[in-house]
Amino acid sequence: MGKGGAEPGDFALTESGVVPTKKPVLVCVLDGWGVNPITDEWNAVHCAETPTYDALTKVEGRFTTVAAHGPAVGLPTWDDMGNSEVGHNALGSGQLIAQGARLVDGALADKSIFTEEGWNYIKPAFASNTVHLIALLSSGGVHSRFDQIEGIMRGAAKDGAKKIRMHVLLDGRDVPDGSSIQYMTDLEKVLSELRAAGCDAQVASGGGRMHMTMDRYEADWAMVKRGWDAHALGEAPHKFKDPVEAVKSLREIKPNDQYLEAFVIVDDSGSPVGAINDGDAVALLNFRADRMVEISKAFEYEDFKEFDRKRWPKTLFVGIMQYDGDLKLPAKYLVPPPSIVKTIGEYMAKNGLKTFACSETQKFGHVTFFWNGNRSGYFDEALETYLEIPSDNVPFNEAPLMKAAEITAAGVEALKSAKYDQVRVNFANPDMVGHTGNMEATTEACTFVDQCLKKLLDTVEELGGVFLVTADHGNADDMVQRNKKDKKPVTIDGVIQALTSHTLAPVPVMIGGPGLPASVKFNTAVEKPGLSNVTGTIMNLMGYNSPSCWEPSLI
Ligand SMILES: O=C(O)[C@H](O)COP(=O)(O)O
Ligand SMILES: [Mn+2]
Ligand SMILES: [Mn+2]
Repeated sequence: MGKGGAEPGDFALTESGVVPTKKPVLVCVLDGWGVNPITDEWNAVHCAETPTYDALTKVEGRFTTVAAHGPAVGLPTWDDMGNSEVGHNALGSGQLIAQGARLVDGALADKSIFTEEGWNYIKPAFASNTVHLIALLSSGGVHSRFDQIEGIMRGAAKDGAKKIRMHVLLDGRDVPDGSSIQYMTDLEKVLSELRAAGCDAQVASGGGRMHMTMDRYEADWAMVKRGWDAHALGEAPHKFKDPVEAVKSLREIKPNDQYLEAFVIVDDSGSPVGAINDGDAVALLNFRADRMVEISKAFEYEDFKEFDRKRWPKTLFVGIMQYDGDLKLPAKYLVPPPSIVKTIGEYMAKNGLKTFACSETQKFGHVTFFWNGNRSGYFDEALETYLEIPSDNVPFNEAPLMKAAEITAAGVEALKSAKYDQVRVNFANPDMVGHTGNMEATTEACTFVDQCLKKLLDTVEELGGVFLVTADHGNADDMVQRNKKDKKPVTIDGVIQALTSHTLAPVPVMIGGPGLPASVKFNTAVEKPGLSNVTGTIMNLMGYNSPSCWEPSLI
């Protein structure tokens, strides 16, 4: 890989003379829409009615697929599925960037994590205060990884931490539902080893990742409050003495890891074992940014109005990464985040080109924050219009159309306004509904997104514009867990096991529109294309040569 963030410097763009400038360019991301080689009754993209998409895939020389997982998006191995953060970072930057998962792996391998500034900052709490570690308990590799969490727990104990408290979010979204029991059992095993070695290490609080703590883009601050109450205050509706017992019992109330209710672990006298106090160290161990920003603000900001914290302990607070480069949040971190510079958003702003970006809350930051290299601000507010359509806070299998109609209407209006050089939208449905594991609802989601796509493409047609349609990773394209050998669905007691996670499938890239000269086709010579090859393609569609610091364009 080797390529980090590009050298900052000259942002000059030159016109290519092949595709005209100054015409509307639509960039549409179908979130979680993979091109899966398995096209059976569990592929919701395949089962949906998608006449618009189908027609695009048949246009000679203007349909291709690119890799959206593993090293193609800066992740450690080809077994790592892609995700929205790394996918949109790649789409927005055109570069192969070693991502959080990889950077933490490196810092653990050479042990530099235990000698750098962030670790030294929390170390004073080790001897006589408590070290609190908050993490998604998962090996999904999207937000966190169990082996990294374990490495940091062991590193703290080795460095003299007397008391460690784990505050864990149960997954069932990036890993199979029901796996929370095994993860908690595995965690308990490590903790009991640490206890045997003299460190008072215990689970203190927990609950489902979609129930508490891990909200994103301010969709539902009440989620973060539930996390705060359990992790920081030691207050939760459920109290247990044993964490494995906690997960088992809570699954009886709601058999869905993602939505398990909040619990705290209490001692024999009924007091929580891990409320957070002044002088304690607190480290967030999720490397991915979007779902860590809000809880970071709750710990870090003295002036905080989103909910009543009741008590704000003065802690030594760090993230495993810095999550927001504009806000510099958190101020202290264990591993330096990837440096993502020279994004297409910055190029456009420096050249006076105007952007309209829109999605609903759940994906709003994907086409802004992630797209711009994990920056919550603007490059030039006068040139960038960002529109967020509020998402409903409902289980998306019950409302699979989500806000796709509203996003479409906003996209159509932006295109027709003739104010923008690029109109960028993200449809959340295939991904968000795909994560529920509900095949029927996900199929409906894909069918509806196809209808929305048609409206956008009709507008591009009417205006003589150009379009590029792609996706950030797979999800809806496989809704069932499969046996490795024969790829048949996994069944337990005769019940087919749903797949709630992303897939390893490549994603489509489709270009067209009346503004695109007939000669423009995909260049089949580009080797092993991935999502970062799409950025230069977009720049070409806008009429400019692609900057040399980006991966080659696909055309
Ligand atoms: O955070 C989530 O919802 C999932 O872990 C990953 O989904 P996303 O990468 O599509 O947001
Ligand atoms: Mn996504
Ligand atoms: Mn997803």
